[in-house]
Amino acid sequence: MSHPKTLPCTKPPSLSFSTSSPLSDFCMELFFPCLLVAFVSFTFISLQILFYKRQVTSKPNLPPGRVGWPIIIGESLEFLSAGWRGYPEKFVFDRMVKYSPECFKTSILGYLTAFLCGPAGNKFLFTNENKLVTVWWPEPVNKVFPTSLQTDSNEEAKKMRRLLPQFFKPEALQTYIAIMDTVFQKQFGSWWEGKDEIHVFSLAKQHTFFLACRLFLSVEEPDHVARFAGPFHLLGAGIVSIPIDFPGTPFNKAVKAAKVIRKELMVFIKQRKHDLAMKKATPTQDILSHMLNVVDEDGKHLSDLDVADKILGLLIAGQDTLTAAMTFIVKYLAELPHIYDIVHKEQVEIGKSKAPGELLNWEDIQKMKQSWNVACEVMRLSPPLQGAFRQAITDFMYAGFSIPKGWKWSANSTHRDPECFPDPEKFDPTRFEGKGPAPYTFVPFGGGPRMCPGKEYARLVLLVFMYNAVTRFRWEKVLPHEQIIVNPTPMPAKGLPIRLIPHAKSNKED
Ligand code: HEM
Repeated sequence: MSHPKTLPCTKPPSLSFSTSSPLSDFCMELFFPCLLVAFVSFTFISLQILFYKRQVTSKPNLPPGRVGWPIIIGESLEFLSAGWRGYPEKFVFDRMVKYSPECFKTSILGYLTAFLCGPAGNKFLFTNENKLVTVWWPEPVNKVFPTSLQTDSNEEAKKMRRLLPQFFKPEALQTYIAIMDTVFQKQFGSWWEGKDEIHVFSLAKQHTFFLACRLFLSVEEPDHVARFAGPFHLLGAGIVSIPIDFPGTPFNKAVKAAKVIRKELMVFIKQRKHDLAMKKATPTQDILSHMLNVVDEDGKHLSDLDVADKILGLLIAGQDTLTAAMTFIVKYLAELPHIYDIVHKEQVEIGKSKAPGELLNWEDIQKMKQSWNVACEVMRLSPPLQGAFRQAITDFMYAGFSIPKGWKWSANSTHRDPECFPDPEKFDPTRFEGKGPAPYTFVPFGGGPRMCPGKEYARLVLLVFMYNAVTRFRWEKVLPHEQIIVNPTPMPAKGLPIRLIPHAKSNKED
């Protein structure tokens, strides 16, 4: 707005004796914005009070705990900062001690939330799927996947879940092992070998993404993969951001990136359909072919857009989780040489049983028991996800407390609980020997009917990765005290630089 004093003076001189001073002009200019701010603040506070009364004080017998103020922020800062400091479980444990070991209430990330703790809490939630609770995804997830808007992300996930076993069934997964081995051999050859130092986190991202492009889409050309990688990175960063759709925000970039990838995928899908019709591609060669071939319960094929979104969903779900698991396996093996030796011994034995050039197969994977125990112990101490979201679909009672419909839940409170895992800070893969941990205590992949459908795929990727890493190298951390940040997946603050110590050539054989 132009200030009157800057305009040419068209008024009679007498008006210059007006009673308004520059100060009062200034005050008048500020008056309306202030009034607006006051009005918005008043409305916001009133709505908060109303909401608080309706959701919190009017409900009897809620679990103990604090919802913070304003509720929309609640205890989000405490929750997030525990993760930024590398101890996300501290938020839960402090409140379990202060309020109740079974259940407490809070408000995080804009939602009233009840944490149901311990194995009993996990059991309750995992066994009451679609009865009392249902899977729930934060708002950005719904917005980034437009086909999800036709129903909602939950419906889409259910549809996906009905189809997934066909892509991840054992016969299909078994054929992926040799491909995984081939891909890792190439990657280790060019990304690890000949280097003194590498940054594990960024390489793990690339290992995971290149492998997924190969197994989901049969895309191998580095240039081609790179066309997806840029927008995919933006998508990953924005899907867990605050959903403000304004140019330049991470969320806005994610929505745009999803469109770019979807467009690229649609070109692929068209080409693949053509290749399948011309018998230039096979119906089982990768997940894309499987998806194009599959029919739903009404005998209908998935639409092209659905296929594109489902591939995108799988790429997203597997990317940061596998990257974190891979990175932390390398981290713990660097820190614990005696654990490294166990894995190395097991993998070298498997290597020795192979003919020169023979790729890994299903039988080899079955022999990698100790390595998998190590990977599990890594995921116990540094779970790639801190929990799984659920929403109450009806009011219900838990441990004598009432949980209102609509409240959210998310937690993983058992992994470092001494009652579930004695001496919980100790890295001890033998916990997974024999019968392993008690039910509902070890839950890195969630549980119940919505347990991660990519679990078996993830197991294969991690084991083939471990084989290729330890049979080639030993390593040490460049930064012995590197900080860990959990946001929302765990990552080393400086990307985990390590010094590589290649084994003598003969070491792979003996
Ligand atoms: C170490 C790697 C992984 C970990 C720790 C992990 C963990 C999880 C967790 C905790 C959930 C939520 C489960 C629940 O709600 O109870 C989940 C869901 C899911 N994961 Fe994974 N995941 C991993 C890798 C993968 C991979 C590689 C894929 C795909 C190839 C995948 C696909 C999915 C999908 C589609 C869902 C949603 C399922 C639904 O809502 O029904 N995950 N994962």
